[in-house]
Amino acid sequence: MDQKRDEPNPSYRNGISQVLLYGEFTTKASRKVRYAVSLTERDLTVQKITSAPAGRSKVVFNLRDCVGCRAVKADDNTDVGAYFTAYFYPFKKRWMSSGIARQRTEQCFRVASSLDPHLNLEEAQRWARAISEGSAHQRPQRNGVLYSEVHRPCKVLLLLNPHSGKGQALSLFTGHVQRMLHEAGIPHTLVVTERQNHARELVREADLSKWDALVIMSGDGLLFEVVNGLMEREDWEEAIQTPLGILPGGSGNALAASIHHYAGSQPVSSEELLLSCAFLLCKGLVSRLDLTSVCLGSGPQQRLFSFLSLAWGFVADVDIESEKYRHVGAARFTVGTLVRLASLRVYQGKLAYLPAETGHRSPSSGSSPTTSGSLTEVSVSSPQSEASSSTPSFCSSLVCHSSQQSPNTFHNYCNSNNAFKAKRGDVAPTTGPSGPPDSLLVPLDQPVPSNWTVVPEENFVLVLAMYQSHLAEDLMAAPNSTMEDGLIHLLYVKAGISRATLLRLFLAMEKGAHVATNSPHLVYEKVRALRLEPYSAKGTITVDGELVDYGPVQAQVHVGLARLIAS
Ligand SMILES: Nc1ncnc2c1ncn2[C@@H]1O[C@H](COP(=O)(O)OP(=O)(O)OP(=O)(O)O)[C@@H](O)[C@H]1O
Repeated sequence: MDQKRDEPNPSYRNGISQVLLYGEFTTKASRKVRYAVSLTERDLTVQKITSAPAGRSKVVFNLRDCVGCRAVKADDNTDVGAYFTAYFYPFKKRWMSSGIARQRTEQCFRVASSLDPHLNLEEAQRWARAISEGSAHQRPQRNGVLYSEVHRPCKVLLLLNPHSGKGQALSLFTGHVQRMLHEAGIPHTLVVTERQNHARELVREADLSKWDALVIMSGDGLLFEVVNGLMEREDWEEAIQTPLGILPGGSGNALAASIHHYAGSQPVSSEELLLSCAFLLCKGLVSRLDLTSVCLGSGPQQRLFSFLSLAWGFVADVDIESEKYRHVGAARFTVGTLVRLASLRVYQGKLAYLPAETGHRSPSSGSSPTTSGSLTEVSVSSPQSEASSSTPSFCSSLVCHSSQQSPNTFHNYCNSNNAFKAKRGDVAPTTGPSGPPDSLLVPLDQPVPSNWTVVPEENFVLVLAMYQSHLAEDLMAAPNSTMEDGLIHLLYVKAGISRATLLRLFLAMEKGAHVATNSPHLVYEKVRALRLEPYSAKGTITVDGELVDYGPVQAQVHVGLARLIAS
């Protein structure tokens, strides 16, 4: 069941947290110094026991920052003691630079109150269980967001693209993520993708009942494959509810940067962003995620599902052209932007959209509130019945901490033929109609409905539709966007803008301040659906950063259709 947050916590009396466990322990490093350790629903407090008042410093660890706690018996058979270790990832000031980021710290205590090693291990396990359960209840959450939780113990299928970003995803995984998953007691199976569309085929055929979450470690392109693979299944309605997770291993990492931003955290990049997303993954809170269906006019049944963006013009060109600067990582977009600025182009076409204030939210998610205003849905013949509003909800939490399992790595997990043989970035068409009907769209060969706005300009520098906040780690194109706002944040820049002003817009976008620059060339609209008809025969359109067939395109947002592990 989805749970609303902010329920009263019975363990607080008059705002004071009750002590659940208290003990005095030594550490692994020294058996001479003793610590008083107390656990409440909210914190683990550690205080050195000493006669000198100056030495009695108290350190409080918030269980919200804890991913788990493990108990073990001593390695040394002559030691009757047992140990419990709690793993925290609090925000700390960076060394040698400003700002804060999550940093790992562990607290390990030796339990030796008995001469019987079994009793000591039992006591250590009691502490480990209590700390783990406490940390599972203390999660970073945002007001007004509907959550459910990943099944515990959860089985994660982790798909990793070894070529994403600078080609270091596997070493980033083993260096930063694997240990945290072990600390959180999350067993996982790692599949290293072998080629484009490997992940798409795999999730299209997989027995999803074996997995509680599908996590990708790559850029946004691999998640795009997974989303579309799920939507191509006959049981798409159930399949797309599998909680998805993202660990940034690419160069853009837009969705990862967005979920980090939604968590209210200060901007970070690279390994710090990875640590932040891995932390959110371990916490296992599942939110709804809007998907936008994108219909391409270039052929029948060309329908894709997108979680991030649709771009035409400057942004799409930079995305594809900057592929050759991949070796510089996230900086490839900066280099690409400067190169394209030098040869700034005008793109001609027709743009139309359904403004959000006139359209009600599409019915994909039955429990989502509708916005004010009214709109008669455009009825179109649909190959599939309306998406059910009684989609099964996730089970509520069963907090349990599983033991470590080493990940099984399957390089040949799916050996099906590469049906698409697409070059990097080309998106294979869907195999057939699936997904909810696009009730706001009419066929591309018909004029847009009368309640749509047709943009009078036909000369553009860029058109960018965003459904998450970030376009890249350091580009906050739609700062007001949330995971399930049922909105497409449409930005377009009209021709006539100078290079210097366009550069200023992109620099301001780093902090999401581009709209506030009030440039007369930049237009920002919240919409529910849009249509774009380029006049040129050749060009670049990207969906979630992936190249799609060029030509007329239209799109409609479906509220909360997917599930994402975030905060
Ligand atoms: N093993 C593989 N070999 C080649 N291509 C792959 C493989 N696995 C996935 N792909 C494809 O590589 C493309 C790029 O993947 P992805 O977007 O995840 O990484 P990226 O481009 O480095 O990241 P970003 O989009 O953040 O720049 C996608 O089209 C994906 O389908």
